[in-house]
Amino acid sequence: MSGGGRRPGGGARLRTALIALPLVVFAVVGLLAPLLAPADPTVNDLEGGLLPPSSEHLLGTDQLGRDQLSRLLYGAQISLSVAASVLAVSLVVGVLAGTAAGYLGGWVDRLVSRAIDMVVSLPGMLMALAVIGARGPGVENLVLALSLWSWAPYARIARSRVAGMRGSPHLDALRLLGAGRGRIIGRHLLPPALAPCLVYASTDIGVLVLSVATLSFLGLGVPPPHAEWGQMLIEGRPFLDSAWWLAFPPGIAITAVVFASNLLGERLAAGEERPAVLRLFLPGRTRPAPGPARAAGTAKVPARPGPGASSGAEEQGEDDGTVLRVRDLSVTYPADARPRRVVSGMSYEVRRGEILALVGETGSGKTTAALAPFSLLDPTALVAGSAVLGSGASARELTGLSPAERRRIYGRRVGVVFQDSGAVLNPLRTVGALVDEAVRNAGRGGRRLATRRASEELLELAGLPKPAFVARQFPHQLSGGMRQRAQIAMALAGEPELLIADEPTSALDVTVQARLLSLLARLRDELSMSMLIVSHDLALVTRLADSVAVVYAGRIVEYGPIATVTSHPDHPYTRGLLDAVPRPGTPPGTRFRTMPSQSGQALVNDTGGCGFAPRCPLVVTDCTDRPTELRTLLPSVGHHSACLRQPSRSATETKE
Ligand SMILES: Nc1ncnc2c1ncn2[C@@H]1O[C@H](COP(=O)(O)OP(=O)(O)OP(=O)(O)O)[C@@H](O)[C@H]1O
Repeated sequence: MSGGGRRPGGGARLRTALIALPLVVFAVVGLLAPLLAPADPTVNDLEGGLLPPSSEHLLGTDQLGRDQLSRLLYGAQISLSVAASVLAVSLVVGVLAGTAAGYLGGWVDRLVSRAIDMVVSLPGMLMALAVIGARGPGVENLVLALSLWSWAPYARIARSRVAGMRGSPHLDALRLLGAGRGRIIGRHLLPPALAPCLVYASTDIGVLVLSVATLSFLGLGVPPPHAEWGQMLIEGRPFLDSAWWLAFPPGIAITAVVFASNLLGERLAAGEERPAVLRLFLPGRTRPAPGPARAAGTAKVPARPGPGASSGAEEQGEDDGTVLRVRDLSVTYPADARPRRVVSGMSYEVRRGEILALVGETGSGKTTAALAPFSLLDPTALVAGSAVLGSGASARELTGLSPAERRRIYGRRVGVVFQDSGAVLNPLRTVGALVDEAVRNAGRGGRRLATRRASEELLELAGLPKPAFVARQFPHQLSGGMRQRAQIAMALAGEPELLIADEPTSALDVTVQARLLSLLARLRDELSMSMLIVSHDLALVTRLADSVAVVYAGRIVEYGPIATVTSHPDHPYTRGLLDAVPRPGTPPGTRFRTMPSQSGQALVNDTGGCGFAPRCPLVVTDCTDRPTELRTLLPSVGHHSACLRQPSRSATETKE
């Protein structure tokens, strides 16, 4: 496990506390003003007017004989409570509007952004003057006038924070865990949006105290006889030479609060105390009773008819053991010149208890092919084809489902594990809170303790030692391997039939990789779970997968049982992948070969020829002229290849 996160040391905390001291002191004395003030700040005593500071009146009296210390204390109450009310309104309105705009996009975003632009382009004080001019002075109108312009910066900060997170893997993972919009916004977007807003608020409080004082100074704020610092300043101005104790104390109070707020804001913005601020917005609570753990079972992978082939059971709507059946999947991204087709006519299927690996070089389209059926691509992607989850009575076509229908399926029937666990796990929540949420999304949540017990069982199932301890850790406090296990625990919460793992081990070192592969194999065996693994490493998936689909430039070029494909590779691209990496049994001194030219990022070759032809050592004219389709090499095991040359023909039972 990696070391804990950086926490501010005692010295840094002390400096922050000292900086915030004037704010805290005035907030406390303002709250306690009725107890601390020696006199009523509004009661006149004309005989005792303009008395200098003495033991009876520590800050003297004003021209109406009112005790200045009492007025200063009540003034703190009024100034800070007006500023706090404006802050509260601005934070709530700004953060909600900004978060909704950032997450929902489209017309909501345009509307909120125009409103923000309009408000920030107008001078705030003029707007406040206009509102108070129309409605008259008073505390409520002051709060309204100041809130009308001070919400906009919060909305802008929240919007940009949330818009930056909208496409992040941890939101994709949550959607696949069945989390609804409300939960995603409330639990995962509001806290990170709120944190920078709070930092901004620490500076803003000084601005607001100054604005309240300015408006009162102009006679437009808190009306007399209330004691307010700006009001005290204007009343003391004519006596600056003769009675300094009238204007100086409120002036010093305003200056101290404004300085403290600015310095505190700078300090928080520099990140000195950020974790402490964020910790205010951590974990969550409750709901319905937990379900039983899935019964363990032993997986058996049935023989496959092959990609694109239709089983009789499928046609008759019977359960033929297929967990995911994808047919003729194509994905196109719009582009300026012409649309980019990145996946073309792919068909694959995953049987109960089977692990199918989609393997290919970077950019070949394997992730797109795995995530497209689950609507996890960029919203601009145009997806065609069919993807059916389950078979028989439980079969559901995934394309065209509404978000609500998708949530019902994804939280429970499909789990997902992404490569970058650092990006997937919300850094603001403990591992336990994240798994709790997955348990609740899966409909297995109960009272808080019961949910946490279910989460700890899942963490243990995912091979994490001391699950209760791990549950209290934040993602950054775990090693990469432990984070992947935590992701797996979350994915298992819904006892899914199918686990999708996108490069689950690529960011890990080899020993951790090996342990995770054993974990996945154990889960497949114990839970009869099917898996769709995306990887660029054919040698690695050989240790885990039952079947493999080799993907090149958006098409499957070879498909079949992993043992057959790796022992008798047919397609020159598969051979190239195997020749490029060491495999068990490779004799010492063997030279590994690399494939010439660029990786398989080429777009789908729409002319119908083989996309690998420009790099292929066996290329003939037909390869670029004739359409390449998967042909069956070994029907008994379902070995298919798209190579026209079929170099392994002599070694296999060939059938076209
Ligand atoms: N939002 C997008 N807009 C346009 N093209 C995209 C988009 N997302 C992916 N692509 C393109 O689709 C192709 C396939 O990408 P994909 O991520 O599926 O590849 P991959 O084989 O999984 O690679 P990697 O292992 O690097 O993730 C790539 O050429 C990529 O540039």
